[in-house]
Amino acid sequence: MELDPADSVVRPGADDLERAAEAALRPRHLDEFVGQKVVREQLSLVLQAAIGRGRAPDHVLLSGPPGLGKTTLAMIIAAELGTSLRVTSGPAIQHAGDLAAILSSLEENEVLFIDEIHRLARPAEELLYVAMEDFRVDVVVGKGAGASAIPLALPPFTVVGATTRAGLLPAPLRDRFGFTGHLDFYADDELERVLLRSAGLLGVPLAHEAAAEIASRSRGTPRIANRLLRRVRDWAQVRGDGTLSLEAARAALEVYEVDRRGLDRLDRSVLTALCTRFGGGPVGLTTLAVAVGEEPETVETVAEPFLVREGLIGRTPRGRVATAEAWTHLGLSAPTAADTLFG
Ligand SMILES: Nc1ncnc2c1ncn2[C@@H]1O[C@H](COP(=O)(O)OP(=O)(O)OP(=O)(O)O)[C@@H](O)[C@H]1O
Ligand SMILES: [Mg+2]
Repeated sequence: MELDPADSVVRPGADDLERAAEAALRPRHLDEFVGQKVVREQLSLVLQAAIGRGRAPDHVLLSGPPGLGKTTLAMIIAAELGTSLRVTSGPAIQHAGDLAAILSSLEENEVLFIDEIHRLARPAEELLYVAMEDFRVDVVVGKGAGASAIPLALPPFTVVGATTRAGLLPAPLRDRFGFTGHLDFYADDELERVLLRSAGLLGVPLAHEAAAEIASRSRGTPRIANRLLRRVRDWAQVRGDGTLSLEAARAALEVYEVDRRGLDRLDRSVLTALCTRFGGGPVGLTTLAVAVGEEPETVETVAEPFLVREGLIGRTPRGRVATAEAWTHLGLSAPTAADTLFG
């Protein structure tokens, strides 16, 4: 069977269909938002202070890997402020004029959510600096030598920017955010709470042990947890009695080839090749990719980040190496000379 890495149930990204399914599970208020204690407390202060002053709060930047709740928090911010949310994204804005049109139609105290803000084109970015700082947009009328810029004052509003790559944001843009919240991977007990809450909303009975089992395979990511929950629900409905028991969770996740640490087939085949065909490495990325029949880019961007994060693979100047944990995870024993290989 062909391995389509993008199709795996444990990838952090989501397509439009999935985003639609997710909408129902989004927490609407800050106190329903599980985990991220630090960001939650900081944000809550920013929002309460702004509400107290009757003013739009500072611009907020949310950064962190996919599926950790950036969009959810943006919606929560608007809801907490009792204002509406306007949504756009870096890639959706082709020309500075597109952004000017959005900005000039904003109402007082509205929240403008710009997803993937690191992908804004330079001219739009420059327009945004001015809008964020001076609440003004320069509308260009006419063309060529006869063109002139007419300054248009904007009502106070709040930009909430989201990015998976905070490092790619130019400093002048970053500096215009009064508050930056960095979202981090969730602990298993937090994901358990996400799952129990979601199960409640979906109206399915989820056993605590099943929630714990799903959580431990969800890679610290609520999106993945919710997705696995839906797959377990399918299994329970079709092959079980509808209850999401520990057995149902295990059986369903076996069907989807998600192992007890959240590795999928591609992850395991990379790890297995590294250990069994290359004695644990070091081996170059290209060689490793050929061994699993994938493009080097797929191995590097799809499988490797999680394997490295989990401490199963190390990256060295001479190539990829399997850690002791990798051998243990695969149920293999490391070769006796392995210590020298790791050096
Ligand atoms: N703290 C949380 N509590 C409960 N559910 C959460 C939490 N964070 C995220 N979720 C759920 O996970 C799903 C994905 O969250 P969201 O869309 O906000 O992620 P994101 O960071 O915007 O991802 P992307 O970078 O792909 O846009 C949503 O269904 C949301 O309900
Ligand atoms: Mg998002």
